[in-house]
Amino acid sequence: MRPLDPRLLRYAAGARWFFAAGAVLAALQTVLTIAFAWSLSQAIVGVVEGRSLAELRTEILVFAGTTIARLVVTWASGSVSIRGAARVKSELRSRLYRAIGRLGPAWSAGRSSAGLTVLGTRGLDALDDYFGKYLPQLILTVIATPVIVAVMFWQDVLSGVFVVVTLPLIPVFMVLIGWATQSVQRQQWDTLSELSGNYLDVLGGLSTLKSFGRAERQLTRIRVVTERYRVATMKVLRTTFLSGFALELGASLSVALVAVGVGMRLVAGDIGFGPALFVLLLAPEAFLPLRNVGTNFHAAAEGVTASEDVFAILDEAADAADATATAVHPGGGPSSAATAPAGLEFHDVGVSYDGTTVLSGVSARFAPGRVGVLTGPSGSGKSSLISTLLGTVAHDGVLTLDGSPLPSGPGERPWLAWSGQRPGLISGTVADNVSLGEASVDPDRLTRALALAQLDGWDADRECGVAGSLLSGGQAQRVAVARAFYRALRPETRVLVLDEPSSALDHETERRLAASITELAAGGLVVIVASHRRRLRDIADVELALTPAVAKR
Ligand SMILES: Nc1ncnc2c1ncn2[C@@H]1O[C@H](COP(=O)(O)OP(=O)(O)OP(=O)(O)O)[C@@H](O)[C@H]1O
Repeated sequence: MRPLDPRLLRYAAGARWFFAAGAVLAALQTVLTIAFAWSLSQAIVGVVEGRSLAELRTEILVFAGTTIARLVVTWASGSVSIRGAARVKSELRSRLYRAIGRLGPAWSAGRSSAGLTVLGTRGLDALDDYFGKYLPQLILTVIATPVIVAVMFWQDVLSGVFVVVTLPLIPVFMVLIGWATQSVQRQQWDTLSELSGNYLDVLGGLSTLKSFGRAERQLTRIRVVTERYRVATMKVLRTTFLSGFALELGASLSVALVAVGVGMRLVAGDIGFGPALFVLLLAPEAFLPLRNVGTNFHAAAEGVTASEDVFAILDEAADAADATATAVHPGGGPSSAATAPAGLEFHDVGVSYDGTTVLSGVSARFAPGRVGVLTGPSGSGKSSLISTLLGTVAHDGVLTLDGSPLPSGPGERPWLAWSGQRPGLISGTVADNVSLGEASVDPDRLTRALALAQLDGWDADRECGVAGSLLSGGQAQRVAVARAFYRALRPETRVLVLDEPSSALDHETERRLAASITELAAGGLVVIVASHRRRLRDIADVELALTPAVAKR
């Protein structure tokens, strides 16, 4: 773990504010520490020399003032840390979620959703200790330690030399401890991610496991990973305690060496009582911030490990955005926008998954106001062709809308409305599901979309349950289709794509849905429906038949 990852400053503006405020407070703290040690040593020397309280008024006032000011600065520093952590966490969290959105469903399909959830929640929460305990001490080390050591040199060169010689022992200990910690901390974090992934899998498949009488077996799997997590956590704790002990011992011995040296020279009369006491009071303060950096290193490590994973995702999203920006050439493409016929065109489109080609050389045009139907046996690539429109798969060839090339990566597609083979419902009402992604519900559009999806008369406040668990298969499918219709009814939508919209419907409902699709197309939309069903093929103005691996018009 690096003491400070520069990406933190790049990705979280809150961190810059935190460092600026932390540096001011650390400078104040340094001045107050020196003033405190000076006033205390002068007051004690004065008492020993038999001066009256009235004569020592300045020293006592400075001592009282610095004590109160140190309390205030400590409070302010705590407050800055908490606010800094909250700001940075919130910034990183929103950047993380935006990056996941930008990377798109194809990217997240290859990741454990539980792992991503733990990263965005508990992982980033662990940054509290990084900001609350570790970074303030790191800033203080950079600012206070050199100043205090310089003051010690000025007061007593030999004590200064002692500190300069022994101080590097602490960073050496820390580097050694850092090496030992890095792998155990990573192991603990990886096991936690695996545990959450396993747990989610088991919960998701619990009803299936129960019906096959296999639920109990999963207990063993969870137990094994939990045990691995316990062992990894105990390893981290052992390293934490041992390294804390080593650092305390190193720092205490170093201060003791300074004290013994000063004491012997005081007895021999080589140093005055005043400077000796001042140097003795300052010595622990020179070591303290560095020692605290070491002991808080472990508390901070989990947050830092998690933030490294967050930065990796943010970097990946930035690279993907660059790639998309270079891949899109507005106005270029196979046919220029001025001369191109209106509509959606696929030019020599191909899709491969891990080197296996599932589509190649697909060229077709879908005109506005017409219904295009994609047909072909299961696995022939209908959904894959639709995914090229959604930007969720990499593809060869070019897609154009009214002659302008469409972006191929993830990103916003205001011109597109889509419903997939799986309803993908969220926990909430019918209105929440249908208007998903929009800040407010347009009641007229909602009523029209529900009617077109054969849900007329439905209460928009009806609860759908988790993943549509309170609805029948056909009802959930119609809510998902209503979502696409709701979006298709916006003026900016140009293309409506429905992947198997009627697979769970009875014949009569399917017939009425087919009429709705024709009605929407008549409004000027490009409509593409992937379906095996005869009733939907019957409404096709154009049919694109795909065959496995090789596609043809
Ligand atoms: N993410 C993926 N990774 C690897 N292979 C995939 C992926 N998605 C689809 N495939 C493969 O691509 C081929 C085409 O799948 P696709 O889902 O596009 O077919 P389809 O025509 O829509 O099928 P269906 O009618 O059953 O929905 C299949 O052989 C499938 O196994």
